[in-house]
Amino acid sequence: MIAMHGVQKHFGDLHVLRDIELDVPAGQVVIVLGPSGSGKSTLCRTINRLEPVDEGTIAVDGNPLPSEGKALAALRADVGMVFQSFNLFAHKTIRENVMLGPTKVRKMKKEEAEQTTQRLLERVGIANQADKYPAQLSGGQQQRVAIARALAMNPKVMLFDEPTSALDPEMVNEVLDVMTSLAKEGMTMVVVTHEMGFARRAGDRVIFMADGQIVEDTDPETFFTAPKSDRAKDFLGKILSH
Ligand SMILES: Nc1ncnc2c1ncn2[C@@H]1O[C@H](COP(=O)(O)OP(=O)(O)OP(=O)(O)O)[C@@H](O)[C@H]1O
Repeated sequence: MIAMHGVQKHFGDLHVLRDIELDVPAGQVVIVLGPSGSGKSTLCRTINRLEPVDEGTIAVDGNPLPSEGKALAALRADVGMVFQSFNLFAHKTIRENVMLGPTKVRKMKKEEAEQTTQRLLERVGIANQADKYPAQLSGGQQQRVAIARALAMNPKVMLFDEPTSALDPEMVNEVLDVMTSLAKEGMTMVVVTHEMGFARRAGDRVIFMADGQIVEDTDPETFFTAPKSDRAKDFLGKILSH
């Protein structure tokens, strides 16, 4: 579903992605771990061309990444993304935020768009807040709306970049529960997270990055119980002692 080959990316002198090779089959949940600055966000952002790459190829569902125009818009619709900050439109209601994809991008008729929106709001447990504005919702609720809005584009892949990092601890699980159910339903997901319990429970695969490279690529159980590299051991030692 996602195929990255020989991907290189620099920010000035900083070599932020080094020769990335990553094939993600449909339905797989890939957890991306690594120390701060190792390139996790950049990796995620290159998958839907929020960041252009210097070298290499990236394809989603067999389609090579276009660089601009309508083809890029179509590909972005295939790849939903949820960020640490919720990025909802403040002056639109929750329902209007979610309905943008069905009406503007998928060009559905009003009734069908409304039904799709309602179904997604119910799916993330937020239908009873549909006529409120984002600022009237808690962070956890807003992030669930952001997930519904991304799903409203009917994506083939969902990218999550630290989706719970900005949330109060008591709201983290309500967002992780939605992500867990998506994973169980077979969505292809790439998730940058510091939530190790979720990584272990919901991940099919762990990619550990350091200095822009994929240093380990294994299943969660192996990664958490028997990491191979010193970098991964050091990372786990620090994160699990918190
Ligand atoms: N737009 C940019 N311009 C210049 N440097 C950047 C830019 N975006 C990221 N970087 C740098 O690239 C490196 C990798 O950043 P990235 O955000 O991908 O790391 P990360 O592993 O996601 O880190 P964190 O866990 O702290 O979010 C960092 O050194 C960062 O400062």
